[in-house]
Amino acid sequence: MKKTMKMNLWFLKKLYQYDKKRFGSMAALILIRAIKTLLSVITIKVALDCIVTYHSFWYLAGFVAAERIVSSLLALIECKIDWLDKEIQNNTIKKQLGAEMFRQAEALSLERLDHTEMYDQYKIVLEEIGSRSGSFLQSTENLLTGICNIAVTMIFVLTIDIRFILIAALSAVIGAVAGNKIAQKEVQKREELIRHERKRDYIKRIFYVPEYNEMTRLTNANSFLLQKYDESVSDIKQVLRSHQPTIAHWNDLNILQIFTLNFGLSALLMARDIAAGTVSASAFTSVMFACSTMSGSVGWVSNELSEMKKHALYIEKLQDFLNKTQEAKGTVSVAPGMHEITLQDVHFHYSANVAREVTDGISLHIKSGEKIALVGENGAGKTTLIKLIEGLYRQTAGSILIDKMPIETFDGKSLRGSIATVMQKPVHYSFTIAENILLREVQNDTDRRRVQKVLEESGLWERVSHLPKGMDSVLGKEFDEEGIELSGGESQKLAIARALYEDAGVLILDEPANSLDPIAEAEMYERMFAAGKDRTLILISHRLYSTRKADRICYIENGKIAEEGTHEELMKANGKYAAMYHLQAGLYAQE
Ligand SMILES: Nc1ncnc2c1ncn2[C@@H]1O[C@H](COP(=O)(O)OP(=O)(O)OP(=O)(O)O)[C@@H](O)[C@H]1O
Repeated sequence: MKKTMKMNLWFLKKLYQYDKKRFGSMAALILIRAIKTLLSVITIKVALDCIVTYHSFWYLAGFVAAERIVSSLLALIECKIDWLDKEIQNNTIKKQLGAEMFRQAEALSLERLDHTEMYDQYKIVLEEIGSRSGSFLQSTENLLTGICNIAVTMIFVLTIDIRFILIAALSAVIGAVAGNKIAQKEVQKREELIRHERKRDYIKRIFYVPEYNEMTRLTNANSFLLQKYDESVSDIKQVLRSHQPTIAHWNDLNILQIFTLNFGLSALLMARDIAAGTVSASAFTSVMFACSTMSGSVGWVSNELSEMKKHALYIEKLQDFLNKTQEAKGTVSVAPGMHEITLQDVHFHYSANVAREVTDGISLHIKSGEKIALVGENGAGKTTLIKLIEGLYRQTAGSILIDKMPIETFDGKSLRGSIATVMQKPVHYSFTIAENILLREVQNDTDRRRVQKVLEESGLWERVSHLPKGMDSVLGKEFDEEGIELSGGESQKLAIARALYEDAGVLILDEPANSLDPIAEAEMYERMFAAGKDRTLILISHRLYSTRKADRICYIENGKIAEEGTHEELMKANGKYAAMYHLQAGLYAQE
């Protein structure tokens, strides 16, 4: 209970900082509803008193008219706050909370997000808490409204008979116990469901994401996927079956006790008093009405208490997520221009596989403006080395220096801004081509000229300039009927254009020719070496013919640099590089 309170108060404080006005609205709504409840109970009593004691018609009419005017005014204000202000304020809060969560997610290392448990937490936090801020505030509002209604009706009943207060209090305690049990079960259920739901949603996604869509048809994977979908749905049903009956039983018990205790017992006591002539008909009716209002409020409060407990468990996850220690952040900005990169005995293993050193003591000095190629077999650790240089992962031992300064001292944003990367599998957004390059909206003609320039350099301008909407064409058909689909090679060229636009001092190309035909590949390397003229260039490629031009080539094997030198030196050494080169040359010759 203490923990629930602590979590809920922590969240309330956080939301209060996001938008104080929402709390003003809440207070106004609670007050209006309490006044309305009090008015309705008093009106019944006054009306019945008038009938019984034969007060004048005008007295009653005046009272009812005044009550109706006040109630109508209150209802109008309530409506405006409830249906307009609240929605807007909830959205402000949601936006701010979402922004804080995204900032935190961004600040956490990729390494931490690589774990399934962390993914589950991340999903709960992003999906649930985002929408939960609204429902949490609603629960708080309902809870406080319920408590105020109970207080108001209690004060009214107290003026007539104290016994009903005791009955209501007993009912509230039982309601709180039931609510607590329901909340515990609900949260347990949710936690067990999350993994199965994630799997089900993943399979659903496979059915509609275009890249998968084509592959599943081609490989006839539909029945296999449907089987997996059925499995996850069965798992979900299994979890529901194991928790739902207990939840339903506690719920039934709660409803039953509210009606028998709070309403039934009070009615019995009142009936006895009427028979004994110790209570008036008007007191009976108004107390019964007050008790019924109180019953409703007790039910409401116990429901909301259980909701608050559920909220608290999610809030705990959010707090845990937001409190996760962020990577120690550097503050130094990387200077503009080309950079030298030094790796000193760099070791690294992914935490998912501690036993395997993916980078096993690599030392390498890349001079400012040098063009270097990393080659080697699949899984040798080339991409991982790049990720370390980009600061996406932290080396487990050794050091990485950029311009002689440890990588950790640099501000992450500035570091990534000075290294432009074309990834092995480029990812684009369903926005326009220009926006995909600028990563913001086009603002003026200078933007357009710069976009055109990098599209020309990457070799995609020819295609883009012939599109009806040119660089304003949207990628994909998800949001635009006329959206365009890029081929694999075109998609890679777009990624290259984006990297060139960044104008960073270091350009990293991780197999940029993956989807290009041989002619396009040769052209692309020409362009890249030209574009990289004023940049430090790191190139990963399996096609050794293309990387011959590099100033230096490192042959990586099992996380170590096995051979290093120019193409000519390595060929002369006649080692593994030379063997691989001859093998590829032979294959090309055969073709
Ligand atoms: N996020 C990750 N978590 C755990 N292991 C990983 C992760 N990413 C890569 N690995 C493993 O690290 C090893 C090196 O992968 P890396 O992608 O660096 O190789 P590579 O030399 O670039 O291979 P390729 O030429 O096939 O692209 C592989 O065995 C891979 O399975």
